[in-house]
Amino acid sequence: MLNISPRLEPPDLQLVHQRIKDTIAVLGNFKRLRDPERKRKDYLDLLRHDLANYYNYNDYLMQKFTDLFDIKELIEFLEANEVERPVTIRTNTLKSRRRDLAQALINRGVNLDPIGEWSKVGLIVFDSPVPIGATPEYLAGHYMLQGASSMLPVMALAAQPNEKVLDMCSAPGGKTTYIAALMKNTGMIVANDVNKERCKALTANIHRLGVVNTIVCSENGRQFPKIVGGFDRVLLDAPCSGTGVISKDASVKSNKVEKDILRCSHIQKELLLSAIDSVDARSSTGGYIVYCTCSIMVEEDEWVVDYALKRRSVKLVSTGLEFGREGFTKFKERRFHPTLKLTRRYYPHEHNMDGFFVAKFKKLSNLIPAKEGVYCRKAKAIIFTFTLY
Ligand SMILES: C[S@@+](CC[C@H](N)C(=O)[O-])C[C@H]1O[C@@H](n2cnc3c(N)ncnc32)[C@H](O)[C@@H]1O
Repeated sequence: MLNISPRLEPPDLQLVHQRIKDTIAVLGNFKRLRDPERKRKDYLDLLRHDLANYYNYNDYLMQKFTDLFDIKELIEFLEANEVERPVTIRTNTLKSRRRDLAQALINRGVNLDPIGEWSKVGLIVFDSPVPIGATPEYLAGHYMLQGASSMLPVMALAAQPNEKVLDMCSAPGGKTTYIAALMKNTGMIVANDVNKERCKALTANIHRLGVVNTIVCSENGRQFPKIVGGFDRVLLDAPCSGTGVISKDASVKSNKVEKDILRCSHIQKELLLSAIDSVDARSSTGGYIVYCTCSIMVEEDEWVVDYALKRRSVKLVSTGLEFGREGFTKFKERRFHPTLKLTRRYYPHEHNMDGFFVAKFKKLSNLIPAKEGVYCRKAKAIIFTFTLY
């Protein structure tokens, strides 16, 4: 039986709630319970409309989620979006060890546990008598407040000590500071974000966490290869519609429409080509690009990755992540490259973390294919001319 939480609701919503349950019951036993005058599509349309009403989504978004999930999973997803995700923190291994940090917080009365087998640095906070963003350990940079899903792309990037890494859309720096910790503060990270205001928070986090291998700059990521290139690895945590983080920002439910998703998709495609062009395919240790979003829309995920596969000399490789659902290789009328199954999708109702998408590319050549099989030019790159902060 599907579990739809009852809400404190005006009478018409009570009615909608009851009708949702009735419609689901009919769809579950269509032959016996249907009104002979009505088709399956009529019931599905009514259900979609009622769900949009009940959970406050616009019709466009509810249709998109209906395309992604069957009814049972759709309700689970909508319900998960009504509940906050657990508070999680990442130990900053530049300053502390998880065991020591956990003990220090336990001494302050914080109730916590390791986040899961998959992470050596994450902790999940069940409750705390002190504000977790203002403890002496926090202020001393021993940890970062960081959503579980936002640790995954950094693990997939797997930057090595002494490499040259670009974090193209980096503010406020949750991922940059994790990359720095994995690189043990060696090599060089260029942490870029087009938004200068957000760069202030990025710089503050870099200082608080004791990161010393990072240069902050504020450029449009689309122009990046013209400014500097030759990176061993690039992380592109792209701006997106936020359909994976509705529990944090409920405004997404009503204000994202088709043009917003397509606008995001367009920018993401441009940024991804730019991220690929910033990497040196001949890097002896790397040559990798990780693309991620906190959106679960196919247009912002598989579609963008498939676009890049057709336009650059790259292939998808395993993210190395232990869990997550395979990306789509086909979706409605769209067909994607079969290797899209190497990408990973994360959902709030399945993984109890923000909705997320992660793809990892290996760059095969610095030449840019003009058309299929014809290579034309190298990505222009080179001189450091950007503004430092
Ligand atoms: C998902 S957030 C990044 C979060 C960050 N990676 C972290 O883990 O803390 C996306 C960022 O992309 C930035 N952005 C948007 N368009 C950009 C562009 N054209 N070039 C560079 N950054 C851009 C936004 O300012 C925003 O900070």
